[in-house]
Amino acid sequence: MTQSPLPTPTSTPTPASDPGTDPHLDFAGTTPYEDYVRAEVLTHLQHPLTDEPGEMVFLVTTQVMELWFTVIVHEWTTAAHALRRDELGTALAALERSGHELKALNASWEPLARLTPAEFNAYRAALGEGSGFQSAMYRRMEFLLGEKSASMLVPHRGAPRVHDELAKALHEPSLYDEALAYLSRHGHELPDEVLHRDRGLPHEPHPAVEAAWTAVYAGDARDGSPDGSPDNGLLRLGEALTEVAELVWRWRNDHLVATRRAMGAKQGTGGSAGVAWLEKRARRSVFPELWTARSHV
Ligand code: HEM
Ligand SMILES: N[C@@H](CC(=O)c1ccccc1NC=O)C(=O)O
Repeated sequence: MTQSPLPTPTSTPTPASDPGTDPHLDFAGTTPYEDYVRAEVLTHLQHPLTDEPGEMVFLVTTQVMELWFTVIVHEWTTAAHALRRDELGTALAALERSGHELKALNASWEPLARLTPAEFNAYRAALGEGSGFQSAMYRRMEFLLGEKSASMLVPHRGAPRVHDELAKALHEPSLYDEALAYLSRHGHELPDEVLHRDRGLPHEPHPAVEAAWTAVYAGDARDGSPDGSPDNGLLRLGEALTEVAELVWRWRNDHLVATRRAMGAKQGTGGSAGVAWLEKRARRSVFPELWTARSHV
């Protein structure tokens, strides 16, 4: 069989592109896509510590989760500011978006959820004392949930920008603080110790908050909506926050189970007891009165 001669460049001129239907190919500098997405930066931030083929997905999953944490912090901050301005629609839209984002975040456990101890051990030692415990953006999420803790700033003392952002977030009202202030401005009286609490301390469950949510869930609308109607704004706020709480709990639980599979009861690289410590953390209730109120409706 005779080989057909390779076409010379001149024998196959590039067909003229039709400017009306074909994508643009010529850009003076970087593409507008790159200018917006910064994909070149993003895809050159992966620096595995070993040659183990399985380390890349561990690193990238962690980076992907950091990006989702960043988006979720943005949504909850938007929601908190909107509540403060009495713009419930804007707050609900941001909270509902965050629900979809939390589901995408939780789905990203999939590649790590079934690591065996031997697979994880292949690169675990290279992680040294590194641990997700040191994630500043995760702490921002917890602070917005009302889970404040000044000691969580300590690991970031060596990184002034991160430390300052976290210190600011520690003393700002949380998303839950703003939701409770909104409740109090819309017919549900709450005491000063709830509304003017020390923002740097964690939110503690309070019977007056439970009573307020109980009234909301009983359909006892006092914010101008028709009694008990399903479009009661406060009920929608309660349900949007409950969805967030459940999905955060699911993230913690998926993390716990992945950890149990990958390393059993070994001590964590962050210095904690590992699984036993994560179990305790996963038992914490997010927006506690939104759960306990349900027993009284
Ligand atoms: C199989 C993979 C993983 C294992 C075995 C694991 C293990 C652990 C352990 C043992 C801790 C407790 C602290 C310590 O002593 O280190 C911890 C904390 C933590 N990890 Fe992971 N982790 C894994 C994946 C991830 C990923 C992908 C993220 C995403 C960023 C992450 C984020 C966190 C966070 C935020 C904490 C602190 C939790 C808290 O303060 O309550 N982990 N992890
Ligand atoms: N804490 C894990 C290590 C780990 O998972 C990790 C290490 C560095 C950066 C992120 C991590 N993810 C969660 O802790 C361990 O004890 O093996």
